[in-house]
Amino acid sequence: MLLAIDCGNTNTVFSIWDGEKFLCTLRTSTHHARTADAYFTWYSTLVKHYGIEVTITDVIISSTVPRVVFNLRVFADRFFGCRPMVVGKPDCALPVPPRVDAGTLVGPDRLVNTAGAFARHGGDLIVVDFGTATTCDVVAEDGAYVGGVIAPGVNLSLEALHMAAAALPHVDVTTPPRVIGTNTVDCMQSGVYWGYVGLVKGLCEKIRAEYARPMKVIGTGGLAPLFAQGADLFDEIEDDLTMHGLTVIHDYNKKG
Ligand SMILES: Nc1ncnc2c1ncn2[C@@H]1O[C@H](COP(=O)(O)OP(=O)(O)O)[C@@H](O)[C@H]1O
Ligand SMILES: CC(C)(COP(=O)(O)O)[C@@H](O)C(=O)NCCC(=O)O
Ligand SMILES: [K+]
Repeated sequence: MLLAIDCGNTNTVFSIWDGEKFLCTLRTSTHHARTADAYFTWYSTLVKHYGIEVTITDVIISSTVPRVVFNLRVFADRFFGCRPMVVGKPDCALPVPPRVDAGTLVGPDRLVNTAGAFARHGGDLIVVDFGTATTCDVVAEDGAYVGGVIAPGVNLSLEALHMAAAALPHVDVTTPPRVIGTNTVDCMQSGVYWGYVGLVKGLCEKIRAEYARPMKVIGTGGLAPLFAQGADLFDEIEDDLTMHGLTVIHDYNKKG
C-alpha cells in the first residue's frame, strides 16, 4: 500500500492509499528536526488508534521544505524497507513537465496539484491553494504547469499584522459579519477575509484575460471552504487534491 506524504511549510500530512481510496489522513506540524523515529512513533500510534492494519510497500513525498526530506527518507527505509519517490528529484518523472523559465525550481506542491487537477478535470485550469502561501497554478491544455502566482498566505498576513503593529492582537481568520468592522478584531478579519476574496477574484480574472481561453478554477487547502462561503470563487473545491496528485505521480512512475 502507498503512503503519500505532503509537507507544506506549516503542516505535514500523511495519507494511506489502498489503490481506490484514502484510508486515513494524519496531520502534524512541519518541523525539519523531527527524526525518523519520531515520525514512526506518531504514525504508528495513530494508525493503531484508527485500527488500520496495513503493510506500506511504497512511499511518495512532496515537500516544500527541503530539509525535512532526509529524515523522511530514513523513516521510509527504516520502517517500511522502501526507497521513497520524491517529487522534484530526477528519478521521479512528472506526467507532463512544467514550462517555466530555465533554472526555476517550481514548488513540488504546485507540480503535484497540477498533476492531480489535470487527472480529474483535464487542462485549462487555475488551482488556488490556500497554504502557508496562497498560490495560483495555471495548468495548460496538455496538463503542463505553465506558471502562476505566489501571494502571502491568509494566516501569514494576519500574523504579520500582529507582529508589526503593537496594538493589533493575534486573531484567527473567519467570515466577518460585515465589511465595516466596529472593533479591532472585526476590522482585521474583514481586511483579511474580504481582502483575500478580492485578491483571488482579481487574480483569476486577470489570469483568464491573459491566458485568453476559458478556465475552470479549483480551490484547495484547509481554508478554501471558508473562502467559498462568501463569494463565488471556485468551480470545485477539493481538499484532497494534493494527495490525489501524489497518487497520480506515483502511478505514472510505477507504470514506467
Ligand atoms: N481547516 C482549517 N481551518 C483553519 N485553518 C486551517 C485549516 N487548515 C489549515 N489551516 C491553516 O491554514 C494555513 C495553511 O495550512 P496548510 O494548508 O496546512 O499549509 P501548508 O500546506 O503550507 O503547510 C495554516 O496557517 C493552517 O494553520
Ligand atoms: C510557494 C510555496 C512557498 C507554497 O508552499 P506552501 O504554502 O504549500 O507551504 C512553495 O510552493 C514553494 O516554495 N515554491 C517554490 C517557488 C515556486 O514555486 O516558484
Ligand atoms: K500546500
